[in-house]
Formats: sequence, structure tokens, C-alpha cells
Amino acid sequence: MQQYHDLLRHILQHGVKKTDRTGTGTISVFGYQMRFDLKDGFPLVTTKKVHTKSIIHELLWFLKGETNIAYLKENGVSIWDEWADENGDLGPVYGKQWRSWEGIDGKSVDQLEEVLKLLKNTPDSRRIMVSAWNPTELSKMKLQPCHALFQFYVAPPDEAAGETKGKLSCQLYQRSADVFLGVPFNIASYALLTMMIAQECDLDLGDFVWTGGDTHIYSNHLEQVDLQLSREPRALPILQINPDVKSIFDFKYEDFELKNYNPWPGIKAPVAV
Ligand SMILES: Nc1nc(=O)c2c([nH]1)NC[C@@H]1CN(c3ccc(C(=O)N[C@@H](CCC(=O)O)C(=O)O)cc3)CN21
Ligand SMILES: O=c1ccn([C@H]2C[C@H](O)[C@@H](COP(=O)(O)O)O2)c(=O)[nH]1
Repeated sequence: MQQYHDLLRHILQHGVKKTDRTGTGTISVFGYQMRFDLKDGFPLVTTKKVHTKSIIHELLWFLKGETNIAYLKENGVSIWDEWADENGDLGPVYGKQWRSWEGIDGKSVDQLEEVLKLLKNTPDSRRIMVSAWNPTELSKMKLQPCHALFQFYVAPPDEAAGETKGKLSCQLYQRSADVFLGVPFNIASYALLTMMIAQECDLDLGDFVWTGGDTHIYSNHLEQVDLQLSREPRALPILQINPDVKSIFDFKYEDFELKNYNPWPGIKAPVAV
């Protein structure tokens, strides 16, 4: 995860001090890109222990189309607690927009089903996109989407090199990025989603490309960042997914196994609400 350390250093060197909605204050740059070849291993930060269980459950919760934190609470995941109302509701956030974006004619669109259809039928399409940024529903969301838009791309097999399958890549546009707390989660989550989709569509793995808009370190994460940068990145772990699961909507927590993850100890930091 040298790429992630490069990003932290880039913000410290080139960032500007900026106020923000939460009143915390940040150092921020506008526009940044990182690329992870998913064949190199699972892109999980190794210079602090990252709570993979929260990442997997959050992704399964998005895929169910859910927007109430009940499922997360049942599974011991508390990362969305601060934003939910007294009934646990977050409004029409990611799950709703991914699985049932409401159209003007009252019909809803399952954007993920559309993605799967395109990948299976017309993998050369340049329109394989999912948007969580639904301007008509932003005001009802407890937190507006940060990972707002993502696109898939299939590179044809290199037949001369003996390849038989296309390679699936994914690019995310994250409009706002809390680099210390949120970004390690976001990278791992989209890498995992890409692996699940590749399995369903019988594709090999390509790259995950992370593109950030307002890419910031909160002013109360600076000591944590210094500690993290003093640590040497270690080999990437492997994330194995149950090869028998043929639909991305059928995965359960037990279908994932993280191997060879030997991170440095966790680093606590307050989340800006
Ligand atoms: N300021 C802010 N940063 C975020 O990353 C963020 C939000 N707000 N709001 C919505 C979601 C919730 N996400 C979060 C929230 C908290 C942690 C967090 O506290 N992580 C700790 C503990 C992990 C755990 O308990 O599972 C960490 O050490 O990574 C991470 C992502 C990502 N998002
Ligand atoms: O998946 C996520 C969700 C949220 N964040 C961060 C980015 C910002 O620090 C805040 C959101 O505040 P806005 O004022 O709405 O931009 O949450 C993240 O990094 N990843």
C-alpha cells in the first residue's frame, strides 16, 4: 500500500488548510488518483490494523439495498451509528440508490443488475456506471454520498499471452475523502465488490482506480498520520471468496476469508460528524 502512503505525504506537502462542514478543519488537496492491480493482492492498508469485518458487512448491507443500520448493529458494526436517526434510518443513501433508484415514471432502476447485464452481454460498453448521487433525494439523506460514482471496464484477453478471459477494472469517483479513516475502508470495499462481480461474470481481475475530489486529512488525525508514516508497509494479504457463489447478491460474511494479513497495530482516531 505504498500508494496510500504516497497520498498521505502528498497531502502533508501540498495540502491547503481548509474549514469544513464538521467544524474540525482539514488539510486538503483537490484531485488525486491511485491505481491498485488486484492481482498483486488485496489492497488493504497494512501500516495500521483495518477492521475488515466492518468493511465486508457494510458492503453486504449496500448490496441488500438497505438504508437502516439494524443489519449493521446485529453484526456488531457501528461505523454508521452517528448519522442514523432514532429509528436507525439514514434516508435514501447508497443501498437505495444502487438497487432501486426511483425514476420519474414511478419505476425504479436496479443499477447493479444493469451493470451485471452489460458486463455479461456487451463488456466493451463505455456506459457501465452506477451513481449514488441522486440530486432529487440529496436533501433526504443523513449524509450525502461520498463514494458517488463508479464505472467498470473490461480489457479483452491477451490471447498471445494465453489469456482466455477479459479483465475487469473499476474506477471510483469519491467527491470527498477522509483519508485517514474513510479511504482505507473505501478502497477495500470497492476492491471486494470488483472481485465479487468478476466471479459472477467469469472475468479475471484488472485494476481498481481510486479518484478523489476534496481529498483531506482532518486536523485531529495529524499525529496518527505521523505515526502511520513512520511504519514500513508490509506484504498485501489475500482475500479469498467462496468460488461456489455465482450471484453477487448471494454472498454471506462466511464466504470471505482474509489470509496473510499481518498489519501493524490499530491507530485510534475520532470521526468527524
Ligand atoms: N468524517 C467521516 N469519515 C468517514 O470516513 C465517514 C463518515 N464521516 N461518515 C460516513 C461513513 C462512515 N465511515 C466510517 C466511520 C467510522 C470509521 C472508524 O471509526 N473507523 C475506525 C474503527 C473501525 C471500526 O470500528 O470498525 C478505524 O480505526 O478504522 C470508519 C469509517 C466512513 N464514512
Ligand atoms: O465512505 C465514506 C464516507 C464519508 N467519508 C468522509 C468524507 C468527509 O470527511 C465526510 C463527509 O462530509 P461531507 O461534508 O459530506 O463531504 O465523510 C469518506 O471518506 N468515506
